Amino acid sequence: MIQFSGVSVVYPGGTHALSDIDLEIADGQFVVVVGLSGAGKSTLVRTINGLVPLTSGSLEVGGRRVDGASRRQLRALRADIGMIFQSFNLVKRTSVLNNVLMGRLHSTPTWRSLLGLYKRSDKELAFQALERVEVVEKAYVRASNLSGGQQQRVSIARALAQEPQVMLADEPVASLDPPTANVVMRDLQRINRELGITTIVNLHFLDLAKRYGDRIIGMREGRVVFDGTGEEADEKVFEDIYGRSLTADDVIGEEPVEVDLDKVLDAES
Ligand SMILES: Nc1ncnc2c1ncn2[C@@H]1O[C@H](COP(=O)(O)OP(=O)(O)OP(=O)(O)O)[C@@H](O)[C@H]1O
Repeated sequence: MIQFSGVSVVYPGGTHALSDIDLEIADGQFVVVVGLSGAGKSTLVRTINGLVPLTSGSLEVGGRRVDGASRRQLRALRADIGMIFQSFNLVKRTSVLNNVLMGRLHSTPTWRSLLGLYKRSDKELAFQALERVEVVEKAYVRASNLSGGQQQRVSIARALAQEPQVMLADEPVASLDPPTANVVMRDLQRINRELGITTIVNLHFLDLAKRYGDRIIGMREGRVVFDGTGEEADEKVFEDIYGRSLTADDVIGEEPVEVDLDKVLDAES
């Protein structure tokens, strides 16, 4: 379980990014966080792995306290939390496999990783992760030669190779076209269902949030202003969260068609 109790974050310079957040996220939940730019979504997600320190309040992840954790404790916590970014954050000039193996770095001595001497069991884990997101045939391709959708799937595989308990995704589909965005969201949903990894995703697009989130958390000016199911989150709720009428920019506008994965990924590359 992830538990926020009275969490506030004030950045140097005085911006109140989070104000007195109380939240409980049960193990295995798929949570989507929505809100206008600047509402505090990224800050909320980044407190969970200690990337952003709390100004006040307390935060526990799987019974471990994040605030006040030592560097060593934070390293151990981060080993159990996978993270996916909008810009994929792959090392472009090396192979897909090497990128995924980086998910094993936390349990690999530096000298071994520098020499590329990963254990056989780590390589097996990396291949399993690539299989799970259906890009295993790209294992020896340079990451720079993949399409955006494929790169995001590799970054999901890298996170999976960590064998995480929690998966954080900060705007994971913001750089992808609508069909590919659906493919990636569906991957995240499938992984959440199959492996029971607690998943927290920041999303800009409200239709995607409704389609994939078991639970939607709406943020406005650093506070939680909605917490409910996708069904409960209707247009009126979203207008409350956004404080304005919805526009075409707020939806990705693509119905969840039965996508032929290979075609989409090929067309993109
Ligand atoms: N490192 C930082 N230093 C100072 N202020 C910051 C920092 N990071 C974020 N902020 C500010 O904190 C507030 C919340 O930002 P945050 O990135 O969490 O919002 P967001 O909802 O994720 O928005 P976006 O989708 O644009 O990233 C904003 O006003 C932002 O400008």
